[in-house]
Amino acid sequence: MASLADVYKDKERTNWLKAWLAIDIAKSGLEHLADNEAQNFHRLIYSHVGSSCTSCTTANVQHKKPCPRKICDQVYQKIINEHRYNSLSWKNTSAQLWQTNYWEIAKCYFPPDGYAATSSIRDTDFNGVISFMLNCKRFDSSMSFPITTGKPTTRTSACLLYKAREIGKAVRHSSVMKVTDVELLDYFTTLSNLLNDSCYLIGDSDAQKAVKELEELKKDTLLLTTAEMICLLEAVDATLKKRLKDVVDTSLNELRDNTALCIDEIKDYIDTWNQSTETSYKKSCEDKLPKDVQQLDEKATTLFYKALKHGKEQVNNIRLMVVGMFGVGKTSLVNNLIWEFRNKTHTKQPLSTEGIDIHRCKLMTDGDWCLDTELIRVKFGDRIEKVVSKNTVTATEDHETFKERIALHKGDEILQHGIKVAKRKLETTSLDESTNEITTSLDESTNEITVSVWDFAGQTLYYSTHQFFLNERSIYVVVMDMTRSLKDIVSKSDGIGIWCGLVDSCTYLDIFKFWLNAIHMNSDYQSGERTIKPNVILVGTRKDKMKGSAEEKEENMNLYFDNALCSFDKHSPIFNHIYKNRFLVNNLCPEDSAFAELRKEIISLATKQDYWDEEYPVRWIHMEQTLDKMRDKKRQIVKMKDVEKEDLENLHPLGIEELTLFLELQHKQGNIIFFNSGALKDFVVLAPQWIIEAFKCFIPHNQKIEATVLKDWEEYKQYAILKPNVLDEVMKNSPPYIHEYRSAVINYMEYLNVIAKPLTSEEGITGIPLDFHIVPCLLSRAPPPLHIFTSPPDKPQTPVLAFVFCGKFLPPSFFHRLVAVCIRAWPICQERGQYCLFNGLAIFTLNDTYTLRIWYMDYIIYARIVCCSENEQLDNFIWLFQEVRRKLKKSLKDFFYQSSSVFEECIQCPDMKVSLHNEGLFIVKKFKYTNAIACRVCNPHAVTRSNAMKHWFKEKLDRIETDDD
Ligand SMILES: Nc1nc2c(ncn2[C@@H]2O[C@H](COP(=O)(O)OP(=O)(O)OP(=O)(O)O)[C@@H](O)[C@H]2O)c(=O)[nH]1
Repeated sequence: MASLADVYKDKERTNWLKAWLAIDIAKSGLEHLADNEAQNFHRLIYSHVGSSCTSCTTANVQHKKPCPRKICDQVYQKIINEHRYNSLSWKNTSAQLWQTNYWEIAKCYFPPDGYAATSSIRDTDFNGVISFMLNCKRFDSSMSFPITTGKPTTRTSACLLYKAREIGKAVRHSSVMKVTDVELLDYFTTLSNLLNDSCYLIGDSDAQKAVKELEELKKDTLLLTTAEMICLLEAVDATLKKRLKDVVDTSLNELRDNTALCIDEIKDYIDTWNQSTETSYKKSCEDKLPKDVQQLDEKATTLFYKALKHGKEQVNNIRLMVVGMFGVGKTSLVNNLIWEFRNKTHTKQPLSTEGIDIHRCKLMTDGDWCLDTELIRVKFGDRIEKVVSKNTVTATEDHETFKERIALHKGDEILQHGIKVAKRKLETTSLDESTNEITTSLDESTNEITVSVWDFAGQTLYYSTHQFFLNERSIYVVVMDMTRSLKDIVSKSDGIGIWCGLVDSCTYLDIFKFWLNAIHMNSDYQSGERTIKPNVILVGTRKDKMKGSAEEKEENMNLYFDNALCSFDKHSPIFNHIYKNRFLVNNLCPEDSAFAELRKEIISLATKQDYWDEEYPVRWIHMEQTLDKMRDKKRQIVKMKDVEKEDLENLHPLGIEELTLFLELQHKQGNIIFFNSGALKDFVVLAPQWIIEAFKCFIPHNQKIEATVLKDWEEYKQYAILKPNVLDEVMKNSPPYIHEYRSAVINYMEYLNVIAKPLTSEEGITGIPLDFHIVPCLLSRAPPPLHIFTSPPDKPQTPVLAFVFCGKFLPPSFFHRLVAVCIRAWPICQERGQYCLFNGLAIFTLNDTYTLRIWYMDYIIYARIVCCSENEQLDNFIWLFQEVRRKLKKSLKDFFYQSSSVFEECIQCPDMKVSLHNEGLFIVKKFKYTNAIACRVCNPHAVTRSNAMKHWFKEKLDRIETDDD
């Protein structure tokens, strides 16, 4: 709210501003009467002339050109008949609009010109309105005094309408822009008297509201909203601008500057106010602002806050990830946790899990979990009911519109249920007998906690896709079979080669470490900014097969896990993830109390996580429900267009921007897969299994292959070359929900770097994508003696660049994905007509003489650039080395959804003749503080900063040396 007194310092100027406002107020008081009369007059005219004509122009009518339908001349005559002085304002009106807009007829009574563009009373100024009333005789019966524009004489006083028009003129055309106190008082009196006229206006609510406002303005108690103030000042400013065009007047100039300044100040004030309320609102939400949202850009967070303002709610969904080796008993454990599966009221596939099975569960009051599908009605009904009861939905809407929109959703059972419950609650203070049924069902789910149980397939074949779904918003149950020794080798039949890369034997301990490392790596705790809260529960199965008493079994289970954990480094951050309580179960005994205890611990652990109680916009409930409904119809992937259509069906559509944000957050939280880029933004993957299914199609198993394709199929199995006819075969053998989305499948696989099209390398056409793909995770050919590739003798070559992964953990899929990135970036090197792509090593052609070699072992990815021409000077291509390094580093970073780095960049001793795995590696960062570091592997010598960095890190080296100077 703002006061007029704040605008100008000069009292008479303030009076002038007040007079200006008084005129506006008076106009608003006359609007109802004038507008009504204009409508009545129009109706009357057309009730006499009958039909209509929109073809005659004002000029035609004015020059008495006969109307072809004999309409307009009659209307014209009627207008003239009602004019007090017969001097109509033809310039302002358009005869063609007379029939459709009554205000066009009213405009005939306005001043001679200046009103052609106005089309209603709202955009007509005081002078226009008052002239209409003065000139049109139809107002005679609305006023208690004779209407005359005559000046007052000794015998007659001036008519109030005339006096009011004179005030308007005096104020708007004042050359000094000042009004004395006496004049102002007189203005108030005249305008109030007019608005209080006993004939009609005294009983008109608009007129009386204006009288009240004039009184407040007079007493200086009228407060304007900032919007009103701006409106007033802008009108003043526009008038001043117009006036300044005609006369150069310094005092006017000054006044205009002052007005403009004042407008700016008010706008600034509004901005600051808005910002401060926004900031304080943001502050009030910040505590509960989901971390995923905090990481978004300014625009997205603002959108999120806006959505929150329409109502928010705490979302407490536990993602429970059950992981472990094939056949350890994960599915059996999940079955024992969920009521329906335990009690066999729901058929569950007894087969080995393929990909991931996800079960959405609801927490019952007794602590048990039951499938959410049966309670979905209650779940959403309850949540919407809460919102409707709190009135947050209706707050921003007019009640009638809200009702209409609800009616549109008659078929929405869940919404109608929620509204019905809400209505009853609103209508009755205490719930009577008839609501028992509802309250009972609501009671069952009073707790808002939901659990999504993810049962991961244990077969290593799937491991390279599982990583997409691991995130820190999960509680993990890592399951180990207590009858298998940690040292036992995992059987090859599990497709172990695919994940092991260069490692040819894999133990149960390796699998255990793989999962814990993967959990840690995908938890964004690497940067060490936040403390890790335990989120992993260790569970041992086959208790019944263990020897000894119950205590001994328990003791052995603890020993087993202690041994497994001891294989990590002493200071490994992995330990912080592990929950102190472990569980030993016999899955064949569903009534074992261990399952209830495990459920309890899972909930308790989840409630301690940072993401617990985070708040989300309530209007996202419906969208969440929409996705669930689509899932329930067994739809695994949907077109974005369909999601948008469904959104529009919702009571509170999110709109495309908010919908995209909603989907991006759902993706971050692992509930769906949605990439807001390229062709992929046209799809939403509702069931993560779909991606795994799509991936699985590319893994050769016992498919039946057409004889015509057999040769290429063999080439695919041996060299991972996926020709179009093999791709057709892969698609043909896939289920309908995969091959019907063929192009989406290919797009996703390319985006996730599972497949990549190689580039041409022939002279003149280098760098054009070929028409087939390579599937790096299928590369099984062992490289011939590794050192020949990594350290070719007598060739100019860069030192070896190494990306050493933290926690000594690198899933092989990372290397495969990096190979895919390189395949897209540079042509693959060929030797005797064969691609130089092996299991764990790949060579690319950078230009005529340089090749890039990348390979990996354990947790280190290596890269080296080699020149085939012996006399070449490496120095000429330093820029190329920088470019390659940046590309490799960026790609590896992009494989994680987290901000912090999970690897360290190192340089291997440049003097090392043959590159040795994990030997002579120097962390590049260390050269920032020292000029040389001793190499303890080669003959004792020092590796200088310059030698270590001049190839791969030239830019960094230059910066450090400049700083040193
Ligand atoms: N004796 C005994 N058998 C068990 C136990 N847990 C699981 N099994 C059996 O082990 C076999 C495999 O169990 P699943 O639950 O399918 O194993 P999984 O880990 O889900 O297997 P994948 O889904 O293929 O990774 C089944 O025949 C189970 O009955 C247990 O605690 N004791």
